[in-house]
Amino acid sequence: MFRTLSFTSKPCIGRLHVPESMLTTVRAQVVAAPKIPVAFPGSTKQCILDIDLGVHEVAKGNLGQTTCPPRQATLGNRGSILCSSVTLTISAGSFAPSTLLMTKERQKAIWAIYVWCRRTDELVDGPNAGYMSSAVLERWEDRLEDIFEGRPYDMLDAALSDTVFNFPLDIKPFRDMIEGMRMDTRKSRYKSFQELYLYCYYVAGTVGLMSVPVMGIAPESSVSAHTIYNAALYLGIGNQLTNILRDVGEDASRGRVYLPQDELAQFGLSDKDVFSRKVTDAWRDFMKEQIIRARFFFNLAEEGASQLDKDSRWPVWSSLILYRKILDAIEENGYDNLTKRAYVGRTKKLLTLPLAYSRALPRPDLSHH
Ligand SMILES: CC(C)=CCC/C(C)=C/CC/C(C)=C/CC/C(C)=C/[C@@H]1[C@@H](COP(=O)(O)OP(=O)(O)O)[C@]1(C)CC/C=C(\C)CC/C=C(\C)CCC=C(C)C
Repeated sequence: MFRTLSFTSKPCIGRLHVPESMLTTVRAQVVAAPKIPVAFPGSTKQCILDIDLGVHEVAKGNLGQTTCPPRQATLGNRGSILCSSVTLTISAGSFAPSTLLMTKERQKAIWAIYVWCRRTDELVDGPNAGYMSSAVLERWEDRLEDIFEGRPYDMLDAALSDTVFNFPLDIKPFRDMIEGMRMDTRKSRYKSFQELYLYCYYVAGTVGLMSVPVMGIAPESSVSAHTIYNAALYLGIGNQLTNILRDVGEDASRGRVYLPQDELAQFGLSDKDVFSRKVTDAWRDFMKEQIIRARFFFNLAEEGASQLDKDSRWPVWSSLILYRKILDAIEENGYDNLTKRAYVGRTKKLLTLPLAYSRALPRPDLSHH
């Protein structure tokens, strides 16, 4: 019944897709689990994976494994070998190369936080989102407490436990991100920007707060830590607002509108206009205002970015410049984010790296900011 297959995955985070040609036999979906070696994004590791094809069902809420629809296989530790000699390439978005100036310890820590955030997001947005319930989120939160108390459940949790041991991380933003996922499952409309801001804080501002203790503050910085944490929070908010503006059409197809309802109304717009997908003058005017607001948050973040430890600034500037370019791309699409998804091409993305590098260089006037 079991065959040995050998394949190379597309870059992914702990999830491997068997090439189409093998789909006749099995679609293997490997979700991060204890047997995946902890590797830094971008690195390529040979590893042996045990895939148990027989597992189609795992108790709901058991986050250590994954629940698979039929014809998908779960990576487990049960023994039946389907695939071996898999090349696992882990990548973590375009910011990964720019972390190279950071110490190995810091790189690993950012990666551990990234993986935890990604897994948290996948609970509501990933392939197993259908199994989401308040019990799942409670269990995930208990597991977070265990991570912080040095009792990791799997290798990926262990990477975060290690990070908690090495850096002064506060559990609050992690808990708050879970709260954001809770909010996302309960709510599909936001009355005002105040409500939307809270959501953005939960799911993205928190990422900034988690990252600063790892990235470190420049010893020569004369700005208060409070100001720097605020800037980190604003970068997360700006990123999330940008994601929202980029994905309006996509979110609408899932019945979700992450736009302030009162502001839509001020422009004579409503959900109906979002679902009808017609880019009118009113829509364009509304979008212009939303883009101005997202840029405002990026401007607020800029100053903090220059106060971080010098080796940590590059990835932060990369993220800032890249997300700004997404806003530019929405404008270039004539504000059509209802039928189009603004896209920053590979070359443009790569070009952000040297630009971000130059912005990250130490500036003589740092202490006067
Ligand atoms: C260097 C750097 C950018 C470090 C952060 C790395 C990190 C830990 C990222 C975690 C991101 C993540 C998976 C969050 C889960 C929730 C989520 C999906 C949020 C959205 C991210 C974008 O993800 P993506 O584009 O992959 O989403 P889609 O697949 O397109 O749906 C968010 C928009 C949030 C991203 C927020 C940040 C990257 C915050 C960055 C802030 C800092 C690193 C602090 C910088 C410090 C100062 C002082 C400015």
